Amino acid sequence: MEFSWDVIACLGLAVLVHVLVYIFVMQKRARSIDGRHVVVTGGSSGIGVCLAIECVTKGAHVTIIARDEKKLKSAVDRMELVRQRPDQKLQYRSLDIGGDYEEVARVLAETEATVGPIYALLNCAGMAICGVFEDVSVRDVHKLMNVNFFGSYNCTRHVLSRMKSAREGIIVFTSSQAAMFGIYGYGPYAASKYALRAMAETIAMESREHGVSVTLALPCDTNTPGFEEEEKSKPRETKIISGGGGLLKPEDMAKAILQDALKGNFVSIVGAESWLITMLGGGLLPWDGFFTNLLHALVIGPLRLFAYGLHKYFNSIIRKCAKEERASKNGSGDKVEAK
Ligand SMILES: NC(=O)C1=CN([C@@H]2O[C@H](COP(=O)(O)OP(=O)(O)OC[C@H]3O[C@@H](n4cnc5c(N)ncnc54)[C@H](OP(=O)(O)O)[C@@H]3O)[C@@H](O)[C@H]2O)C=CC1
Ligand SMILES: CCCCCCCCCCCCCCCC(=O)[C@@H](N)CO
Repeated sequence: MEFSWDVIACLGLAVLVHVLVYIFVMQKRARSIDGRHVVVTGGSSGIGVCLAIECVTKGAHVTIIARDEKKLKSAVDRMELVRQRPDQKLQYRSLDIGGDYEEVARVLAETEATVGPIYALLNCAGMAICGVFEDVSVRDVHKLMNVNFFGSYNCTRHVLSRMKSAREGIIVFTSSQAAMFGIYGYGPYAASKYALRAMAETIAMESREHGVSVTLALPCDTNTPGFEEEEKSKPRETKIISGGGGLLKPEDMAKAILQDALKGNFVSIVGAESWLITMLGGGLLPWDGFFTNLLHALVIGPLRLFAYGLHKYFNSIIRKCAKEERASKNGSGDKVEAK
């Protein structure tokens, strides 16, 4: 058979036209939250407060939930600055979402009585405690699971059945890039974020038929008060590996999360590094868009080879840190060369 550049050019052109049509015409329409009740857990700080502010600018009635009243009050003050209408209800509730389910349900029901049924639940409250497996206390592991997993579970448990019977609703789970592959120093934290990913995938499959969409946010390191706090106890290995994913601004991550949630996209990520890690780690994620999936199919083979190199690189970081640790214990303090 003769090799024909014409055929290749035609095929190339056809693919290009399809991609352009997809980008400009077939984009999903974002739903409106104007006048709807949106609840943002963890809405007093970091990504959560940015999410709350975004929702206010879109005309929603916004309830933020966290524990510390002082932080909640100042977050509502920031939300007031972007208020769109005098009748928009902006309020906070102080609540430990990882505590007793009955209490969480009671507070959410009470906000619904005053503001209206919850149209969107943005689960953003969470925390990180880092350290190699045996260095994280049993108590801290329970704390991580309570806030990160049970917190989102409790709130979702309260809203989901009503959303399903209303045949509308939006639920966001804030997981992490650390739920895409195991990373040194993130053990129990990652377990809590993998749990969220598992729950989000399941609920998405169960709820689509009932008009409820689920979005799984997978941020990499994001510059927030929570991030500053976790940096204090983070092993050096974790800092270096995690740092390879870049550092996002909370405003950018929040904008992306809300946009994906309103469009009903399952995955919400920002940045090329996160895209790469999610491609590799999320083989069976219900990723939206035929062309995203086609692209995934085309690049996954070569990427797997890249991942092999990536793990070699991660291991070299860990080896180097261990060597330096040993050297400083030996009292020399100097960096040792490999023998
Ligand atoms: N920043 C990052 O690098 C990344 C963050 N994430 C995730 O994104 C989410 C937001 O993170 P970030 O903005 O950095 O976090 P911040 O620490 O800045 O904010 C966390 C928020 O959650 C609230 N919160 C914590 N525990 C509870 C609780 N038990 N009940 C109710 N509210 C609670 C906090 O308020 P209060 O303490 O007063 O209760 C605060 O409002 C988290 O789930 C985090 O795990 C994921 C990947 C990377
Ligand atoms: C050329 C491409 C190179 C790609 C390198 C990829 C490096 C791995 C990125 C892993 C990022 C994990 C972030 C977890 C953040 C998180 O959850 C914590 N901040 C806790 O809050």
